[in-house]
Amino acid sequence: MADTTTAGGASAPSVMPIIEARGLAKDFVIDGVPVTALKGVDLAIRKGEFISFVGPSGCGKSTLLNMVAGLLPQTAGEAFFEGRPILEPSRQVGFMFQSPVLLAWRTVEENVLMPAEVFGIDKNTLRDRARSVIEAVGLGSFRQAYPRQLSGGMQQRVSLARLLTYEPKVLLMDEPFGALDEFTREAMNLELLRITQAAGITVLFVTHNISEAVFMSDRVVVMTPRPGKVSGVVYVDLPRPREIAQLQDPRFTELNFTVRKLLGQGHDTH
Ligand SMILES: Nc1ncnc2c1ncn2[C@@H]1O[C@H](COP(=O)(O)OP(=O)(O)OP(=O)(O)O)[C@@H](O)[C@H]1O
Repeated sequence: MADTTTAGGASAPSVMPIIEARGLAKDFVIDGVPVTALKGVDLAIRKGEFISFVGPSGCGKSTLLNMVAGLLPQTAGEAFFEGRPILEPSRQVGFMFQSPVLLAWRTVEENVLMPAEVFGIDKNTLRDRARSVIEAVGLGSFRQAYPRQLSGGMQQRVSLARLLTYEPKVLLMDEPFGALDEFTREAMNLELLRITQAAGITVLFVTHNISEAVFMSDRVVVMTPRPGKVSGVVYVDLPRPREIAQLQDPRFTELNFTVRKLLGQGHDTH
């Protein structure tokens, strides 16, 4: 079997990484007791890469994403976007949560245009782009619908359209389709790949699902139980564009097993 794993940090690419973490760490204080959520994470992610993070519950995946989003200050180390320290949220780094977070009293189009108000952009300059993105995520005929008239999967499409309208370079996705049924989730994943690969968007994707991580990614970062560290990185050498038929590829099964083994090793050591 080809060597697909590296221990420790995700190795540095030759060009400047779009996202980089150096010794990133986070301690919380819970009931007066310090808890180390994340410890010494090193990462270097290239533009256009699709990276998944898998690890046991509580290993700090969301914490890591929140720090990269500029939503949470780190305790030690540093995170960089295009070589500059990340100090606050930026329009270029979009964050997608597990639940859609839509305003019930606004239409799909108005929800998609809502961040314009926050960014101080004239909505009318974005309306055409918003409409074409809404079309691209398959909601062309629901532009004037309200969230309550949409299914969970459709609401997540609205969230995705809302992010894509502002042309982010990086998407941070924390189990974005975790609440959806398997069939819808698979369709959403394929659509996400199609859209982000075509636009060259870099994706950092948190999931609990090993085969989803392998199917989507260029690299799967496996984390140890808390305090979360990188226990290994699996390189996914399946050709792109990814297709459902690849789920039957023996190489796909092999890579799933490699990730599973790394996860198991993490458990053994703690
Ligand atoms: N705001 C917070 N205040 C205090 N502790 C926190 C906070 N956010 C996270 N933690 C703690 O940090 C650790 C990591 O949490 P985090 O949500 O990042 O893990 P996770 O890997 O995303 O978990 P899951 O897979 O269950 O979503 C946990 O022990 C959690 O209790």
